[in-house]
Amino acid sequence: MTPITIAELDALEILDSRGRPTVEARITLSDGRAVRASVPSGASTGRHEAVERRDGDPARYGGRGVRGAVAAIEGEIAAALIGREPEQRAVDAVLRELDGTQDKSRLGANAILAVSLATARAAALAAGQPLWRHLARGGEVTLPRPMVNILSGGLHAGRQLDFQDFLVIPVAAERFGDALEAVVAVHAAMGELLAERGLVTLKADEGGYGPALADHREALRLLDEAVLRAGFALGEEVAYALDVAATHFHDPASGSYRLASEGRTLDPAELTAYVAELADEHPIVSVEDPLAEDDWPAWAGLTARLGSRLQVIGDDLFTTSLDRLERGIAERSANAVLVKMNQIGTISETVDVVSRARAAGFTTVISARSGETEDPVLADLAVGLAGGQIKIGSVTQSERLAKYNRLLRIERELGDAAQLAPPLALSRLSGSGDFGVDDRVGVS
Ligand SMILES: C=C(OP(=O)(O)O)C(=O)O
Ligand SMILES: [Mg+2]
Repeated sequence: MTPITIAELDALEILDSRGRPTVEARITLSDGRAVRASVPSGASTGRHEAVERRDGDPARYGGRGVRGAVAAIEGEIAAALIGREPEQRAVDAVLRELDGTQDKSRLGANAILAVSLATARAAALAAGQPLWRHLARGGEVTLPRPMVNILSGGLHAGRQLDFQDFLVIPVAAERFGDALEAVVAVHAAMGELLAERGLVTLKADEGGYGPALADHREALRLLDEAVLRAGFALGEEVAYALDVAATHFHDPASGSYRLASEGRTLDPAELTAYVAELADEHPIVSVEDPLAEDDWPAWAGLTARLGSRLQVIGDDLFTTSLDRLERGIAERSANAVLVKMNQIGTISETVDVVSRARAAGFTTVISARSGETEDPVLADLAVGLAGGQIKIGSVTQSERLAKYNRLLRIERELGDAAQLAPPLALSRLSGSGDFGVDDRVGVS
């Protein structure tokens, strides 16, 4: 049988959920069938992320155009890939070598990831499988437990609060659909509460509410009220996660953290103590980026103190980079990793990070970006890699719903075999080496 190969590769400048340009790639296979994939873009980006290629021409989209990335796909990248089979590891290796930089800045991480994702879809299509099944490579699949933004601050909500996300985790739900229903109820209850109090009900970038509140404690008190109003037991049925996104209020010169919304400045130990107090007062089970991206010693201190009771997630800290994750494992800086494909730029490297995290006993949270497209690929990735948790944003915007609704469809497709990943077993966190490596790391 003649192998199915990549016959054409083209790309388009499309818009993301913030109305900013992003990259869509299309692969046409030798049998005439075609697939598309598009890439998201962050706002609270980490310094160590792979670099998006933006045109910098102020006359177009304020310098944010991606025509250069599109041209790279249709030129150099197409020349290197046409005629090849859509084999993930091989294609990703070609992309990395062709780019030749550490941070993928020459061709652009946006160009590279769009092609890497389209390759995964092309391979799944050629194999006659849904993408999630193709990514699983015969391994276990689970529906991810959602971690969903209800209140937003930081760079996603005009810095009304310093902390970026106040999220809920439906811990009692046994089906993905039930988990989502619980989240929708809490989101609606929060909307009612804010309206009753005359607070702004406008939504932030990821669909969480972005009201002006006195401080972080007020946000958590509101969350308690919304959860109770929606009819759930605090902690037993709905627990919380915070994305502190501390890099974005950290002053590298003094090493301190400026909580503008509370009018005070904390050192790393004080910020750690503050997070611990909040977790004593509310059912918080997970905290992301509680410290800044290069504050390594403080991370190790926080994880030693809180890692047995909280999932401590590195987002800006790890930037989905195997090298940074290795350091975090060695120094026990965290016990979980946020996985964002565009922080590293290819599916293969993303899969390697998930695999390494699992082998080290770290949990994983598969995450969208604050600027998203309607591409549901994240849902397939989370199911296919059995990622355990997913963080997409809230439940009222189509770029987020594309993923949630895809997960609902996958749950139905799996029927009785559908399994929602269990809630965090905090006693298993911060252990090491007890999850083993599975063979899905060889995604092809
Ligand atoms: C999703 C996030 O935000 P962004 O995409 O803006 O980096 C995050 O910080 O986890
Ligand atoms: Mg984050």
